[in-house]
Amino acid sequence: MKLHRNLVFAAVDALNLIFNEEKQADKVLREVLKFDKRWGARDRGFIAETVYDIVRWKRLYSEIAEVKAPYSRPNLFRLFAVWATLRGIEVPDWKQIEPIPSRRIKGRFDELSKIRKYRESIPDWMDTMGEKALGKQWDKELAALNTQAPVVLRANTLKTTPKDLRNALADQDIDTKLVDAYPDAVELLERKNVFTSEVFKKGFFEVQDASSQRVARFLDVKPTMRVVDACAGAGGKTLHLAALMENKGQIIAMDIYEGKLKELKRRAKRAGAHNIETRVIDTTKVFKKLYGKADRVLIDAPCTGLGTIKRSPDLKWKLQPDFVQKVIDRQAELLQSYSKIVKPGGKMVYATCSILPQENQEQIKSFLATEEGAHFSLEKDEKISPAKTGYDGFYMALLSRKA
Ligand SMILES: C[S@@+](CC[C@H](N)C(=O)[O-])C[C@H]1O[C@@H](n2cnc3c(N)ncnc32)[C@H](O)[C@@H]1O
Repeated sequence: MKLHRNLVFAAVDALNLIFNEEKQADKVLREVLKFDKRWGARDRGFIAETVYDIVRWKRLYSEIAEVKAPYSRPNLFRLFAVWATLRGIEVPDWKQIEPIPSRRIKGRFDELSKIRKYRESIPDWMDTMGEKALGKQWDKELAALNTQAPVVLRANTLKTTPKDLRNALADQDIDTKLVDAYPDAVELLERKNVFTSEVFKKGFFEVQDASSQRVARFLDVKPTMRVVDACAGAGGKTLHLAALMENKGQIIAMDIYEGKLKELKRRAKRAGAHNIETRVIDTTKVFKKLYGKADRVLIDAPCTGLGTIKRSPDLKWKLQPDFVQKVIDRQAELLQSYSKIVKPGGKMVYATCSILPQENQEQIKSFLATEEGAHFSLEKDEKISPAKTGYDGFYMALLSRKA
C-alpha cells in the first residue's frame, strides 16, 4: 500500500485537534475531510479509518511509541508509524517521520498486549470501574467495544420499506443486508458515505445503530396515543416513534437544548413526520404542565455513553471519573420528574446507551424503591451487550404506571 503524503498529513492534523485541543473526533473529521475537494471516497476512507484507529488505540500506541500528551507533531507521526507498522504497511522515508525499527514496535506490541489496560487501550480508572461493575464479562465487552461499528440504517417506514430501501441503495452501488430481529434495519456491507445519496435527501432513512432501533419499539406505542419523548435530543428515537405511530397521534419532543430540537425539526421535515411538536425545557413549568397526561413517556437519559465506544472511541479519553457519578445522579432526578408525566395505566421506557449496571438496572431498582417509583411496576427490561450483538451497548426498562 502506497501512502499519500497529503492524506497522512491530514490524518495527523486531525489527531492534533482531537488529542491536543480536545475536539470531538467526528466533528474534526467532518472538517478535515473538506480540506481537499479532489479526495475521492477511498482517500476519505483512509483518513477517517486511520484517525479512528489511532484514537481507539491511543494508549497502546503511545506506550509503544514512547510518547505522551501533549502530542507534538513529531510524536503524532510516531503514532502514525506504529499504526502503519502494525498493519504491515511500509513506513515512508519522509523527514517528518523519525524511524523506529519495526522489530521494536512489534516486540513492544507483544509485550504490552499481555496487560489488559494496554491491550484494550483504556484508562486505568475506566478499566477498574468496568471490571468492578461487570466482572468477567468486562473482558468480552471491552474487546467488542474496541471493534469498528457497522453502519446501520433505519428505513423510514413513512416513506419506504427496508426491502425497497435496499433496492434503491443497490441502484447507487451501496450493498446492504437486512438484519434478523431488527425489523427496520438495513446494514451496509461496506462503509460508504450514505449522506450524499438521493435516497437520504428524500428522507428514506436515518443512520441509527441497531440497538438504538430497539428502544422506540420497546415503548409499545399506538397511532392514537400522546407520547412524550423527554430527552429527545436531535430526535433519533422521536423519528422512529413517528414512523411506528404512522404519523398519527401526538409526540411531544423535549430537550434542554434548543439547538438539538432545531435539528430534530429539520430531520422530521425530511422524514415527512408531521405528528411531532418540540418544546424546549427552559423552566420546570414546561414538563410540569404535562403531569399525568401522556400515554407513553420515553426517558432516553443522558448517560456515560459507555456502550457506544465502538462508534466514538474518543469517549475513552474524554470521559472523566467524576462525570460518572454526576450523570447517575442526574438520571435519578429525571426519573423522578419525568415519570410523573405518565398517566395512570400508561407506560414509560427508561433507556441508556451504557453497559454500567449503576446507570441501568440498579438505577431502576432504586427508582422503584422511592415514593414516586411505588406507582410503577417493571414489566420487562433488556441489557443489550455489544459482545453478544456486535452493536452498541444499551439498556431499556419498560415500566407501567398503576391505574
Ligand atoms: C441520550 S441523549 C438523547 C438522544 C436522543 N433521544 C436520540 O435518540 O437521538 C440524552 C439527551 O438528554 C438531554 N438532556 C440532558 N438533560 C436533560 C434534562 N434535564 N431534561 C431533558 N433532556 C435533557 C441531552 O441534551 C441529550 O440530548
